[in-house]
Amino acid sequence: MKLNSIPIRLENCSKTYNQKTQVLQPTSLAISAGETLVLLGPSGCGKTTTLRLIAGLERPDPGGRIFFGEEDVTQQAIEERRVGMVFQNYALFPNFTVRENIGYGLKIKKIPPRLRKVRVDELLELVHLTEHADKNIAQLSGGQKQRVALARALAPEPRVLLLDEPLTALDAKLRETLRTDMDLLLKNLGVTTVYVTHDQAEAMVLGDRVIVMSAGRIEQAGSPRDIYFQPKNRHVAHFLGSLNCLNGFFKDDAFHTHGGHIACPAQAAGLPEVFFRSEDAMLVAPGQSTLRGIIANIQFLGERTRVYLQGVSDSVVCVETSNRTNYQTGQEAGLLIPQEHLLIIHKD
Ligand SMILES: Nc1ncnc2c1ncn2[C@@H]1O[C@H](COP(=O)(O)OP(=O)(O)OP(=O)(O)O)[C@@H](O)[C@H]1O
Repeated sequence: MKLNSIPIRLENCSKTYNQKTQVLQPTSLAISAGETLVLLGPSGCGKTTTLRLIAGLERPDPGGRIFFGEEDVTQQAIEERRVGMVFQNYALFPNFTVRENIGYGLKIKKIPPRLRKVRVDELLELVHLTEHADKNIAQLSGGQKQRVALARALAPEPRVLLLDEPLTALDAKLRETLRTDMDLLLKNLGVTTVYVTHDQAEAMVLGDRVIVMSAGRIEQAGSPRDIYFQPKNRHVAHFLGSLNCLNGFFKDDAFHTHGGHIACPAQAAGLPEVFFRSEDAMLVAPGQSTLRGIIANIQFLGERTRVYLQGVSDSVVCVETSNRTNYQTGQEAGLLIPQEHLLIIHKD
C-alpha cells in the first residue's frame, strides 16, 4: 500500500490558551512530503499542541498559517484536512468489531460495501490482524488495539498521518516490537507523518528528522544522529542518552591528553561545560589514568553494566560497559574518555 504524500508548512504558529498562557511560542516548521518527523520533548513542552494545530483540532494565534502543499488549511476543520490520527488511548469504538472499526471512516464516506471490504481486508493484512477481523475490541490486547487504530486512521487514505504517543500505553517489550513494525510500515506507506513522543529511543528509530522541544519552543531540529552527537545546548544533550558532566575539568582549551584520551584534565571555571556520554568512556586500571574514582554503585543489565564512579567529577558519573569484568563497589577505577567523544557545550 502506498499513499500520496504532501509537504506541510507551519508559518509563525503560536498558541495561547485562555488569552494568557502561550504554550507554543511562534514556530515555523517545514515537513517534507513523505517524511516522518518526530516531535520529542518532556511532558508539557507543546508537542501535542503542535500536532493538534496540524490536525485542525486547534487554531493558531492570529498571524499563524498552516499549509498542506500549497493549500492554506489554517481555517479548515479537521474533516476537511484529510488527516489520519492515532492516539495513546486508541479511541476505538468498543462495541464494534475490528473490521467495523477499520471500515468506519469508509462507511462515513459512503464507499460501497464491496469496495469497503476489499480495502479493509488489505488493511487487516497490513497490520497483521486478518485472523482477528471479527473479534470485538474488548477481546484484543493493547498492541492489537493500537494496530486497529492505525489501520482505521489509514483507511480513508489520509494526506497526513498524525500519531500522538501511540505506543506509550504498552509494556516495554511490546513497544519495542511495535516500534519496529511501525518503522517498516511508515517507510512503505510513504505518507507524511508527524509522530509525538517523549521516548528518545522511539524518536531515534522512527524519525527521519527529530525536533526536540522544551517549554513551548523548538530547541533543535536534525537527523537522529545530529541531535545525538551534536546537541546544540544542554536541554537537548540531557534529553538524549545518559550524560555526565565533567565539572571544572576544562581550562584554556588545553586538554592534557594521553594517547588521544583525556587522562589528566585541569581545573577551571567560567568556561564551556564538558560532557561525555556513559557509553563513550572506558574503565581502566587506576594506574592507567589520572581520572580516578571509587565505584559507588553497579547495575548489571545483562548485555551491559552501568558503573557509577564517585570522585571523578563534582557529581557521580556513570559509565556503561559491555565488558564482562565483575566490578565491585568500593573498588578504585580509572576512566578514559576519547577526546573526540567529549561534548563541549556553551552555556546558554
Ligand atoms: N486546552 C487547553 N487549555 C489550557 N492549557 C492547555 C490546553 N491544552 C494544553 N494546555 C497546556 O499547554 C501546555 C502544553 O501542552 P501539550 O499537551 O502540548 O504538551 P505535550 O508536550 O504534548 O505534553 P504531554 O506529553 O504531557 O502531552 C501544557 O502546559 C498544558 O497544560
